[in-house]
Amino acid sequence: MVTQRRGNPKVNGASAIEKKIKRGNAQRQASGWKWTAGSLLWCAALAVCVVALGWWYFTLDEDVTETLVSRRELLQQPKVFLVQCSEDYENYKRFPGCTPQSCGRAITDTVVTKEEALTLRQLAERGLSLGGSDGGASILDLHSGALSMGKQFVNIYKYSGDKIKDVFSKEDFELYRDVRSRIQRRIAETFGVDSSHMYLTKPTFFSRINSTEAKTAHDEYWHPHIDKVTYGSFDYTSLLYLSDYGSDFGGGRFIFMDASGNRTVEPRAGRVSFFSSGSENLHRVEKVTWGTRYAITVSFTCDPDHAIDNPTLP
Ligand SMILES: O=C(O)CCC(=O)C(=O)O
Ligand SMILES: [Fe+2]
Repeated sequence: MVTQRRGNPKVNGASAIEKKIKRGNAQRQASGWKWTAGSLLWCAALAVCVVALGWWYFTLDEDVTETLVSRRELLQQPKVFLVQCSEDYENYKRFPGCTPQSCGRAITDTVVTKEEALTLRQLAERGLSLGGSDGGASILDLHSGALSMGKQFVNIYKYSGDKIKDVFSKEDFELYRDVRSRIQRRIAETFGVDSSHMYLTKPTFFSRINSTEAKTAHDEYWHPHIDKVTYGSFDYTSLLYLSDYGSDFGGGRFIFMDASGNRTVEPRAGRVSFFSSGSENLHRVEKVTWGTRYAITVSFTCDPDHAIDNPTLP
């Protein structure tokens, strides 16, 4: 009697069905791996998209609509943007050949070299190291000698006495004067005025800004303002940057706040940005988020009564 075997019939030691099952399992496993590799790729792509979207959203600055000049760009030619003059100048005595008839803003990288800017930065570092505000913004005014100290100002020339000669040299002051007259000539050329009818006016100062929390109103450099309203005598404002946005500091971009949107200048050592000082050039500085930003504000007036001399070593 042939006994009916239970289980799978074996062919040469392994049943055909077992072989099929094994083959099926192997195929399923292989396609499982394929599926897993495919989905991993999709997941990775999705993750990259989510991260990129997050980064874009995180860096999206609603305030900035246009970058007039970025830090990476080295301008071979000045960039000039003319805007209509405001009526601010009507409230002041007019000085033919100087009072702005043509208004706007311009940025140039060819008036001051990077080396000169770095020499001026060292001068600022030495001077400011003698004092410094408790908050994030310190100034040094070579004309009046005003130096931020804690929550107020001291006169660096009185405060340091004879030691001032170890801090500043005759050459430092010569460089400052030379740079100031080059900037003055470039402003005159750009706005079609007579350089000899423009005068240096106060305040003209070095600034050092970091991300330390403000302690007094003097530290609050970020408020929107109009130089002619804030300082009165200003007709043309120039800013010479002594450090680089993005590598020396973060934040701290200069923003023209136009009715049609904000326009930004990214500081770069040696870059000069200048503009007519009326309300056609409402502006502010972004808060510095890290690092240290050095700049010089060099201001000009058309009114000889508000003229100041070049600074000299006492
Ligand atoms: O440092 C800057 O970029 C601007 C400073 C400024 O607005 C000013 O000194 O009036
Ligand atoms: Fe200003």
